[in-house]
Amino acid sequence: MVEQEDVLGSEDARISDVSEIEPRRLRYSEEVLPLHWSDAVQPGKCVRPLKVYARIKPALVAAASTDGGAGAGAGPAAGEGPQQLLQATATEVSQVLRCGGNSMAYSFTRVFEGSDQQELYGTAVEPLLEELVGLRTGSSVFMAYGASGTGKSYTMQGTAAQPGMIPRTLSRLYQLLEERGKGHQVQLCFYEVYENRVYDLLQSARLGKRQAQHLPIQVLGAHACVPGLLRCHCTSADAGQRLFAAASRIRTQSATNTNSESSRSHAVFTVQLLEVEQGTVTGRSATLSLVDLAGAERAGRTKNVGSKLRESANINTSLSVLGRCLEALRHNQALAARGPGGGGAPRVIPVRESSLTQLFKGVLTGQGNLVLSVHLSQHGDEYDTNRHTLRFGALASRLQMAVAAPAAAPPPPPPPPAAASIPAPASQQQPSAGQGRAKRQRVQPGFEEQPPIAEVPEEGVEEEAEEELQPDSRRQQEVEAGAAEAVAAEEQAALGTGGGDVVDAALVASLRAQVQQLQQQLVVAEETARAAAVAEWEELVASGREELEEAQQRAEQLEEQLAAAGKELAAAQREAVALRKELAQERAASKAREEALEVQLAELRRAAATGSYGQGAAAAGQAAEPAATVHAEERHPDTGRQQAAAAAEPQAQAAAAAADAPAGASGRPAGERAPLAPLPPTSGNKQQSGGGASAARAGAAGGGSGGRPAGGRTRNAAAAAAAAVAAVADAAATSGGGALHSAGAAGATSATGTAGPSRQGAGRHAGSGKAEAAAAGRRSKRRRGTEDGGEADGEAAGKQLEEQPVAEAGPRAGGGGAHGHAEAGEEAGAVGAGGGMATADAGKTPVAGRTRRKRQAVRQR
Ligand SMILES: Nc1ncnc2c1ncn2[C@@H]1O[C@H](COP(=O)(O)OP(=O)(O)OP(=O)(O)O)[C@@H](O)[C@H]1O
Repeated sequence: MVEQEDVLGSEDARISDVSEIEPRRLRYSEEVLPLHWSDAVQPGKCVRPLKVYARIKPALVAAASTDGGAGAGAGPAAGEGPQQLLQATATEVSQVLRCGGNSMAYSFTRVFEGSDQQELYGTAVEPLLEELVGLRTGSSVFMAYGASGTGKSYTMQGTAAQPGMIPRTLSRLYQLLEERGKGHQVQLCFYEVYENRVYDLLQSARLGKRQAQHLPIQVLGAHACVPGLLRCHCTSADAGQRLFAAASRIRTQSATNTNSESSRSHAVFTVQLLEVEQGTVTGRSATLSLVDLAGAERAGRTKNVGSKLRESANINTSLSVLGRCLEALRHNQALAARGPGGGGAPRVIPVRESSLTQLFKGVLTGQGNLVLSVHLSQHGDEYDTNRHTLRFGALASRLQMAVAAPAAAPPPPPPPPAAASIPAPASQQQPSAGQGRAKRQRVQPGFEEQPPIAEVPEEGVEEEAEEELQPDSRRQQEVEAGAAEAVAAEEQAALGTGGGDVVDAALVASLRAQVQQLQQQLVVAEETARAAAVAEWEELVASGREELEEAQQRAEQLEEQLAAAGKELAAAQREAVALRKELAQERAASKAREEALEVQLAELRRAAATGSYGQGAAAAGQAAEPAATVHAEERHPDTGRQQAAAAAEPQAQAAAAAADAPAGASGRPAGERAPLAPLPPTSGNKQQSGGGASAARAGAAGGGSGGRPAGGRTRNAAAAAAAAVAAVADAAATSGGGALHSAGAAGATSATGTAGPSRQGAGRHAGSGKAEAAAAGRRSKRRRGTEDGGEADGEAAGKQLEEQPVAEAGPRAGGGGAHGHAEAGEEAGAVGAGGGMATADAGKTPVAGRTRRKRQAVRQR
């Protein structure tokens, strides 16, 4: 609620001291100067975008002001804090959408929050005032638009502590005029558009009560005039402030559910500046109109009934026409921008559909300077109205305005013949001489009656005026004349029905009064019903539009999500196809491996059965190669195969040669250590896989070259065969590291001398090498499930190794014998087998753990 007491002071609404406010008896040439005119006819127009400012009423004020309204419950629920429905940056307002999650952003020339008025005034209004004073723009209009209770009146009128745009304009106007130092006259007008009719607030302030008679609007081409409107010649800011304050009290206001002092009309305060040279008005003038629009209301929310509902319907209708005017203007401007052949026809801008738009025909057709401030609220109930206001602002900000400096007015026309005067309709006629006298008696001192506009000669204006104004007035006159005739006929009939009988005049009068009363009630009921229907319809349309827009946004979001999901699905399908392919390959490889292993196993069994251990070992070595290679390839397709093959090749050859050769054929004496196989690279599992295969073969080679009994059927060879079988199985079932581990262990069973070169710690590792060799033999035995000589030899080899390396490695390592037996055996085996890179930890890694589990699984199978 605007604190009017503060603004207006404690004075009565009637203006008591009007010494400085001189109502002007204007000359004709001045009278025809339009109040709101168009710059369309002016040369040298400049086109600029329409500026739209947004102002957000603070959340706490929003809650408090609605709580104070007549209808309780409009504010937030108990315990509920103020909600931040709108987020603002310097030039953008985002509204969090009700449908959840997202928000819509709208751009403005500038966004203001809080209660400070100077910032908005300095940014939005003062530039317009400067243009007025410099007579640079013929017509400027600053309009405050927004839902009821969002702070339009606060902005335009303000409080004592925070004066609004109008008081600030008045204060600054006279300063600027003084600075300019040229001759001028300032005329002020203040009127309201209530229920689509114009009422003069200055005249009402002068009379001390709301003027009953409304004024006509004359549209002359692109200009709008309000004949009969009081223009006060005002010479100081103080006088202007008093005038404004007194007239503001007269403005129609009442409490509603949304605002305890809601304006029920659009208020227009106009400053007109006339250029004066050598004491004469030149005819050049400019106007600045500051408009406080009534707030749009939702009937469902305000719960208005009766006259308030009618007021509300009128407000909404005029605002909706205003919106449609801007829409049509936008359409026409877009069409013009596309150029000839752009498609579509220009729309008629529906300015005639309401008084408000008629008054501002100039700016609503894009001629003149229109600036808007749109008002929003953080109150929880304002979602829909905020949405509507934001969309209105967004539409307006896409418009262009053609602005020009005012030109000299045309020379005054000669006085017209008496017959040319326009008869005013009965409802708008000026008071008769008698009435005028009676009225003049009530007029405040200092005011003079305006000459009735109908008496003002207006050549060249008549046709326009007839066209623009008269149809309605004439119809009204006709209706009134018809009604008078009907009453006369009725009276005549009443008098006649008695056939000369005496008529009870009192009865007739009372009946007539009843009829009139009923007619009035009927009219009121009709208007109320129409207003209610219109309000309901408009509300439905507005909410339907907004719901549609929200649904469209939601649909867009869902479409985006759908597209993203489609992409993900396609990627997943591609991946599934690739995986299926890989699986098929893996199955095929695994089958081939199994088959190869079966063959090798059969060969080994055959060899074991026939006693050709050397060959069996060689075969095992060969068997290990593809298995290990395949394994490495599966795990590391790029490098595993090559490395495994490279590592396996010489070892396999050596194994085959050794197995076939008789003891000592290697050229070394019995008991001499076989040379270590070259060490394969040691940088990861893939090398280890290759190393595992090598180890298996080296194990076989070691078995063959151990230099034991001639004929190649040594116990070591048998052990090597058994270990090779184990290695084959391991290579097939385990990872590269595991293959190394087991194959290395197999190597340890035969390469008795290999523990030696491991230098330090070899002695202590050798023992465990032996143990592992024995274990490999046992594993081999278990796997094959046979009791052939090879197994026995394997165990025997293990036992033999338990004795041998200590003797061989002990002297080098300086003893250490059984120390570190269990774990180091693996290392010794690995080193001895030529895997080379294995460390004592190799068998302890998580890979080895997995390997063991896998082995167990293989065994179970
Ligand atoms: N920016 C603001 N800072 C502080 N108070 C505000 C602000 N805006 C509005 N108010 C307060 O909110 C209440 C309603 O504001 P106001 O009467 O100006 O709304 P309105 O838009 O003119 O409503 P209506 O269209 O119904 O006339 C008033 O008490 C006013 O003082």
